[in-house]
Amino acid sequence: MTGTIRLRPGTLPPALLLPFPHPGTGPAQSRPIPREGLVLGRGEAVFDQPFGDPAMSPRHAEVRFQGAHAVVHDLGSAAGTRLNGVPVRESHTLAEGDVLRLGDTMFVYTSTEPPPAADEPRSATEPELTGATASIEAVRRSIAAVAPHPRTVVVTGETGTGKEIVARLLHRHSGRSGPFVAVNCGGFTEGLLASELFGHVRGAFTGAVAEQQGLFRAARGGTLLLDEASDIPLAFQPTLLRVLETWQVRPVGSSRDVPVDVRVVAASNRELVSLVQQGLFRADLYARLAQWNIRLPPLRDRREDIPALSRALLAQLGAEGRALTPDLEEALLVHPWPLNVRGLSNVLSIAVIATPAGQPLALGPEVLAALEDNRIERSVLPPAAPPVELDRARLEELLRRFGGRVAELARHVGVSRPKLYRLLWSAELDPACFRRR
Ligand SMILES: Nc1ncnc2c1ncn2[C@@H]1O[C@H](COP(=O)(O)OP(=O)(O)OP(=O)(O)O)[C@@H](O)[C@H]1O
Repeated sequence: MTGTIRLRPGTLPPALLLPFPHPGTGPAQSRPIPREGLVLGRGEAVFDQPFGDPAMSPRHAEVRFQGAHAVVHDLGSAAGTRLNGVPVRESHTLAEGDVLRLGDTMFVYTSTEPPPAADEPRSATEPELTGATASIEAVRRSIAAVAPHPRTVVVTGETGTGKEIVARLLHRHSGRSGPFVAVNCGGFTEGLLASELFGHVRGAFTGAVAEQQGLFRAARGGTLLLDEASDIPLAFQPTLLRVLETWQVRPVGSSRDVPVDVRVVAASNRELVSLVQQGLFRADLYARLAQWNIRLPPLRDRREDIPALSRALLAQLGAEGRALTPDLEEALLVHPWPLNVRGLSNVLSIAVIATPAGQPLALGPEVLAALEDNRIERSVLPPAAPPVELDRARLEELLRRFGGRVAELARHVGVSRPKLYRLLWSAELDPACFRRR
């Protein structure tokens, strides 16, 4: 079953418990956690539907507040209560994004607003941004706001967070009739990138046996995605800046400029603004590219989207509606996902291959190995977010500006929501006091 439980607004940071939805269950529900606590168990009427989990004890565990913190307490259940994959002895404080397992039912403890009641209609042919957390909703709103405007957009986020999907959605909602063209800027020398983007005339260099129009012209009337924009060679950046200012390209070996009408989106795993600070990316090009910024949150900061993403990815893998064992659900929910949604997709595809047809997808040795592989990669990934200076005065100013909306503020400053909550608590600032009525 699905459901969310929220705190009464205005008292403490809002909190949700989100059970892992199973195929065929209804939309998510929400209700406040009362101050006096909430008992979760097979015999408790927490949502419209009962939990329907025989592994849950009638009164399994309780969540209640001690000061500013929610605390989970096992009520002597038969199967035990687990927090982030580890059994809870007596009681334990809950933190943002924590995963609780009561019997075979999973919950995510989070502070985002409840997801909308129903999923948006999906396109059969185009990739969609699956997810209902406030951070993904804000990304959708951001796409809808900027898509029709001829603005250059920078999309940042760790690898596999969906930057290319965002670029495709920007194109789809732009009303532009030309094509969507993507180029990975990594690994090109200055000269090769010029020829790739602007084209070349016949004989421009050894091997240029025929004229090439280049990707700017290929994307005419449409959208050009400059992927891995952080890898654009520094020496080439002034040339690209000139093109973005004049909307004219000069093919390599030609003396004539050709006008182009293209919407440019730049995507990067690394925060371009921090590269500018380190002198690794030109400030003038960054300013020209970042007429609008979209930041994608890492998957581990929106664990409550993992169930919906798993269902969407399974459908893409031809395993629509396939059930998961509780052990696999728990493993997917607690994993740190350094490769984000791409990593989740890989692990699910291994589970589909490794599990015999007709059985729920299980946490077998192949899946465990795939999860382990995913964990190791994290250490070799480039850092994503720049360090930020957030003292009390700055936090207060930002809370006022964002009307107490923590998810939006976190995105703006480029820190995770849990980290922002910790900063707010240590600065003794309550976002609820800044919400506009
Ligand atoms: N929110 C999402 N909903 C559904 N699928 C997603 C989502 N985010 C990512 N994916 C899937 O994960 C994979 C990686 O996504 P995408 O290529 O857009 O990531 P990226 O951020 O551009 O990665 P990279 O930086 O490595 O190029 C794709 O198969 C994509 O369909």
